[in-house]
Amino acid sequence: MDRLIEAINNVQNPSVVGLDPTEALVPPQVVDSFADEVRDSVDSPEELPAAQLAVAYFEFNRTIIDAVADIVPAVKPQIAMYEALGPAGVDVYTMTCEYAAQQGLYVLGDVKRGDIGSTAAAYAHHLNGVAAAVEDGSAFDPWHEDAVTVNPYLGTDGITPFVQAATEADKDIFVLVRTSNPSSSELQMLDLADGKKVYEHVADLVEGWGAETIGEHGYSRVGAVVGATHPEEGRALRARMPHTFFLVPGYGAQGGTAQDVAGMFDADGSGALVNSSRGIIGAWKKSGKYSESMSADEALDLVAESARQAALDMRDALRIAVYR
Ligand SMILES: O=c1ccn([C@@H]2O[C@H](COP(=O)(O)O)[C@@H](O)[C@H]2O)c(=O)[nH]1
Repeated sequence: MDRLIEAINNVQNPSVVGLDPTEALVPPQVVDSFADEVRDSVDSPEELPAAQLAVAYFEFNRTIIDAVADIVPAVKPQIAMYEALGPAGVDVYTMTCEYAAQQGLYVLGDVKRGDIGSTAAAYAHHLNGVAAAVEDGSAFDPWHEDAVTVNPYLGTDGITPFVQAATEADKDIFVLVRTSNPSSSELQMLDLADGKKVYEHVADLVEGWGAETIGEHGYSRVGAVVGATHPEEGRALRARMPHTFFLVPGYGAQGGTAQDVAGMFDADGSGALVNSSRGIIGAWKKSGKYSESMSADEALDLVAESARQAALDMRDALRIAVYR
């Protein structure tokens, strides 16, 4: 986590922009502008809509990355949005990660993997790449992620391969502990026989999984996902997990505020990274400046201007609440 913490410190901004494009979040004239270019590149007409959306997503993402790269430390592409388009979408996911990394951003792949040990080891190649037959022995890294999210439901053998791969590649993982969604309590708030809640037990496991990997800033490679929509539990988890860095989704579109997440930071104003996806990439829709008559370039300019303003507003709100 040292690289992430230093990136946050450099811009004095503990927030991450979620790159979760959907058809509804990309201005239609941007999608339309790729029709001719894509028509010539597909093998069959059925591939056209997904291929066209995929190139539009990349242009949209690049616009947002360029607009925020100097004010945020990280981006979090959500792989589901890209997988929805098939192989063309997955290509755009990796291209987005690579482009963001080239701009100096920490790239957190929200892939939420988890499986039995042998399969987890295959998923963990998101982090340590594919062994390449090159003389220096370095791995080919097709994903360009600095960290991935992981589901802990399968227990220790589903997590260990990710910790090993992260250690090997100097990368990180974030394990789901207390998720932001409305139904999360159905499982996570259940009482265990020893008096703990399920999510508290997972929290204790996460501290243990990271114990051998604590960096210079006192946090391990094994982070936790803690929803902004659970301020009380987030505050308690901060005390319970002193060596675990938090990824905090749920800000903005899901209702979480800067005040809600303040207790998830440590006494030095570190220890957490707050995500907003729709609140930033969809800010152009709420700007009141959009018109269907805009050209694709004008619409992308509005996307950039609105995303930057939303990211600045989030940064400033977090600075007031956290760095007091
Ligand atoms: O508990 C969780 C875990 C992950 N997420 C992901 O974060 C973003 C949130 O998007 P918004 O548009 O800012 O609501 C999305 O990719 C989720 O899959 C989460 O929300 N909660």
